[in-house]
Amino acid sequence: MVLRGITKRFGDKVVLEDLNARFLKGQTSCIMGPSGCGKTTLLQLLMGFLTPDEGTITGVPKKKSAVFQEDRLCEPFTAVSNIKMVLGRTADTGRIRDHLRQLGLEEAALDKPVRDFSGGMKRRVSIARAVLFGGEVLFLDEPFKGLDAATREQAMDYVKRHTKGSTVLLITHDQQEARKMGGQLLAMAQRGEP
Ligand SMILES: Nc1ncnc2c1ncn2[C@@H]1O[C@H](COP(=O)(O)OP(=O)(O)OP(=O)(O)O)[C@@H](O)[C@H]1O
Repeated sequence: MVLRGITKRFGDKVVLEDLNARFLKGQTSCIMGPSGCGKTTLLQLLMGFLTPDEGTITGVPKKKSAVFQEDRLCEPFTAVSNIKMVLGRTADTGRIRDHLRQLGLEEAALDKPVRDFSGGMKRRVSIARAVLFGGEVLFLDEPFKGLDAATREQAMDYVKRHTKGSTVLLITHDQQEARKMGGQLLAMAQRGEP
């Protein structure tokens, strides 16, 4: 995926200016930078939810998976049902349950509505949903935020294990997380900073 000369404004506010970047196919790229520098905006441009004011974006695969900053789950539905909403009704229930267990969710929780889940449990359902959807590219916007240290390790291992050979873009504020996920690093600065 290649971005050339990307400028994005919201009204008078210029968020990205003449940004050039290349994300290598089949590799993980970590995007870091201060709050408000435009990381989520960059992901939304790549996902096609926003259009640039100037510049071009090429090479974005059609089939995309994403973990957004919000979980975007249907609260009255179970974890398994939430994932089936994306994969289709005929998706392999056993495989979905297995993935949720790999993320440390208890068997007994899987058939409860996600409104009864903790924030960390919801996070893991949205991570499993994105991984199971199996996009050619996986966009992850601070997916491990709010997880305790052990669960975070488990979730990072899970993502690494299931995305070998896929293109992954991860936004994170955590250096350790970026080191563990590996790949290339895109360090973004606030506009006006070097
Ligand atoms: N739809 C929008 N309309 C107006 N301004 C917006 C919109 N989306 C983002 N912005 C502004 O653009 C700037 C960049 O936002 P963005 O969410 O991309 O930053 P970020 O680097 O992802 O921040 P964080 O690390 O806090 O998530 C912010 O000042 C934000 O207020």
